[in-house]
Amino acid sequence: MILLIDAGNTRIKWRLHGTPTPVEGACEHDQLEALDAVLAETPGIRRMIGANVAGPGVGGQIGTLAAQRGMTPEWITPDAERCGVRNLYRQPAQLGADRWAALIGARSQHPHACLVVMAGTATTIDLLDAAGDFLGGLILPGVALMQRALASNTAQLPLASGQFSPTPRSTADAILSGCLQAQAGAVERMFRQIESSAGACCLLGGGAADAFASLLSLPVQRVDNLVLDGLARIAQDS
Ligand SMILES: Nc1ncnc2c1ncn2[C@@H]1O[C@H](COP(=O)(O)OP(=O)(O)OP(=O)(O)O)[C@@H](O)[C@H]1O
Ligand SMILES: CC(C)(CO)[C@@H](O)C(=O)NCCC(=O)O
Ligand SMILES: [K+]
Repeated sequence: MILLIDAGNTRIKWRLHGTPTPVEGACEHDQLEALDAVLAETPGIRRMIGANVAGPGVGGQIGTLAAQRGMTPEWITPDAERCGVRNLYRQPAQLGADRWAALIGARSQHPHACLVVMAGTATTIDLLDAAGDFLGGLILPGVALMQRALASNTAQLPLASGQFSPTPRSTADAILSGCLQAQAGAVERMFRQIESSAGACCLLGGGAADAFASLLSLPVQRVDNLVLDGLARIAQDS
């Protein structure tokens, strides 16, 4: 059994890989006892493989929990090529480990061109061509971060919960609709670069995905957690 870990900027997600029924969970950075409980209750874990973009503090805390059970987490680092994906970032190691794992997860379930979108704390929109080349991608503030940026840098814009509208007629609706349209617009614009490729589709995941999925006019496949899928694929080969 392998414990796969996606340590993001807001939450840590995990999945036990190799169990008859999948076990998944998530916690905030300051609630790592939930992950510790998984380690305590699952004696059959022989490896821990993770993607950490939350910094060395979080990585170190998970390492400490692992060490108490005699384990060391293996944190993946993006390389130039792995599991059929070629990383065309100018400095391959600069790419976020979560993006790299998600691209590998995407490639292993969709052998055509695809746009890999993860809508979390940040939103990333990554281009994968039919040959498995990661051509490049975008980093945007996530939906919640966009809303917070407006609230904290203006006098008249509150942090309020609006509704999406194509023609917003209140401040709260205008803010939320603006943030969702920005995300959807960026996705649609990036998709144009691969839309003529056979079988091209957008794989969309992350906590904010459902907030703008319905705005997208392109072939979309909702995915649960491509980062964890990719980590499972990486574990097979290493
Ligand atoms: N019910 C909801 N409606 C709309 N958006 C939501 C909802 N719940 C979460 N979100 C959005 O999801 C984002 C968090 O997504 P997710 O849970 O995938 O990421 P995360 O795990 O917090 O991110 P990271 O992987 O970067 O730590 C928030 O920034 C917020 O925009
Ligand atoms: C963009 C995020 C924050 C998304 O989680 C993460 O992948 C990250 O910190 N990336 C490093 C920078 C980069 O991917 O170019
Ligand atoms: K940062």
